[in-house]
Amino acid sequence: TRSTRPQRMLKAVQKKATKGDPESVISAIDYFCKHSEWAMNVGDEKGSILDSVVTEVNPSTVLELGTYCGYSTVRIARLLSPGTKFITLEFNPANVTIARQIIAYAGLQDKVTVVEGSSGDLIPQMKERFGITTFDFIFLDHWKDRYLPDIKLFEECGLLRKGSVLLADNVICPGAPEYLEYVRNSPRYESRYYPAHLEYTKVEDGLEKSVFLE
Ligand SMILES: O=C(NCCNC(=O)c1cc(-c2ccc(F)cc2)cc(O)c1O)c1cc(O)ncn1
Ligand SMILES: [Mg+2]
Repeated sequence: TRSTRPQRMLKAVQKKATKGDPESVISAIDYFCKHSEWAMNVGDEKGSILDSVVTEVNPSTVLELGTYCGYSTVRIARLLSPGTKFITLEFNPANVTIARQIIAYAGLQDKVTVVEGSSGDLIPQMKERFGITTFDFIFLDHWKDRYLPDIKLFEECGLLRKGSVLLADNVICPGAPEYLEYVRNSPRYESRYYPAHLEYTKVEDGLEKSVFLE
């Protein structure tokens, strides 16, 4: 049967990238998406903004929602200090399999734990299952209609501390209007919009960075 796009992406990484070299894995995926098949990775333009926020925060605990094929997982993991706890959640088991192979090809398998399941089920388990008290940095890139319920879940589960940074992809395209309204109007967050474009296109999109205040 016909291969899937994530499988073809993995093949492109194995063909073009250098094992153990995260930069070459990132470049191979961007090349694949620009010249072969579009895919919903955060991409190079928004990826550079992600890099700068991760570097600025220099987090000790990181959570990513929506691993997909592991592109942003590799972008984040390559910047983390040794000993950082990094967890990424993915709903789709086929994507988990591909992401683990792409992350391992980059040599970053010891820096991140890929967990299969839905964010709504897994977020309340973070403390007991992974020994997390609070997250310093959270990257939201999963189902856009889960952004708002999940940020409320973070608050309810006591997973945010003063200064926790949340960075949300796709707040314009496909869009997360209820999430934007919430973080921009809540007195508990300081929010800033980073304009960019939908990965590998000229369509308007951007990232919203929100800092938890108490
Ligand atoms: O995480 C799950 N899906 C990917 C979420 N991400 C996206 O949907 C996404 C979509 C787009 C996008 C933009 C324009 C367009 F025309 C088509 C797609 C871009 C992005 O940058 C994304 O991040 C998921 C799956 C599932 O079955 N159950 C639970 N979660
Ligand atoms: Mg995205």
